[in-house]
Amino acid sequence: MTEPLLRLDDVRATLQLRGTEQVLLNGVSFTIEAGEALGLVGESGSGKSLTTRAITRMLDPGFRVSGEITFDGTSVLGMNAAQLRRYRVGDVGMIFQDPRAHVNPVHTVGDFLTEALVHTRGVRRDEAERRAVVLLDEVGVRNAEQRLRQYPHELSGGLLQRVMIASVLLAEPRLILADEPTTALDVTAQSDVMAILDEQRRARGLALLFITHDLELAAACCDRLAVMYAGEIVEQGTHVYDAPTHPYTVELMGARPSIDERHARLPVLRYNRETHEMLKAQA
Ligand SMILES: Nc1ncnc2c1ncn2[C@@H]1O[C@H](COP(=O)(O)OP(=O)(O)OP(=O)(O)O)[C@@H](O)[C@H]1O
Repeated sequence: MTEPLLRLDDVRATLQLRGTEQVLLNGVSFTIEAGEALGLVGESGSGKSLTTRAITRMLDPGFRVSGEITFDGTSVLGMNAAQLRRYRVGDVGMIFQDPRAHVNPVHTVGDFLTEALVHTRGVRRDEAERRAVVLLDEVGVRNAEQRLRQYPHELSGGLLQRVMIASVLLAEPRLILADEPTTALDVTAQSDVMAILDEQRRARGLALLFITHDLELAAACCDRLAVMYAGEIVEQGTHVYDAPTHPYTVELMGARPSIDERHARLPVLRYNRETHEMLKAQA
């Protein structure tokens, strides 16, 4: 059997807070095959973002991480500095909820898109700009050449998120980590941006870890779903959306916002820590 592109095996992340050990990721295990999309779903605070930070070894220094994370068979936790840089810059591309927080406001869109190609890959600036224009066009940014001269504040959130997608694709990664990439956008931009991400990653055969609190959206664009609660994966597989078995997933399904209410907060669920611990004790 071939090794999955990404494997998390019993990953545990703990932090000392006010003298006690807080377990924030507890035995997280999943795999993503090359070209496959996994949706990681759960409420705010369940540990989804911490999971992506563990995958890229970007957890704050106070965290203790155990278990195993492998990318294409290589231990991420065992990578040296040079391997880690190559992995973060070349193998994995990251798209975040708020694109504005991840661009330098005084750099043009063109500088942002071409910087890594020019400085880390030695691509000539004119060639890097040519590639950037092609990609902007592919992700639906019109007048791409003019856009390169603009600054982030001149672009709408939806347009800037497309620029983010283009910048990730320019680096030719094998895995995209998308952490709530559409949550901060208005409803129309949400579906456009999600459709572009989905289309482009399928066309290129890229794997995706899609982080969201929206089960319906995850089911629409992912091959498999994993549901997270309190730092643990409670259920995962291809059945999750159509036939959930875990009580938490069942309740999450019932509480999901309609398409017009994606900005709405989920109602408070009855499933809580007590229920969770009780179920685990019974299992
Ligand atoms: N650096 C940190 N120090 C202390 N606690 C942290 C730190 N980072 C995250 N946490 C806690 O870990 C838990 C999981 O956080 P995480 O950001 O992964 O949640 P999430 O599922 O991504 O939620 P959201 O959808 O709101 O981003 C939360 O209770 C959070 O407060």
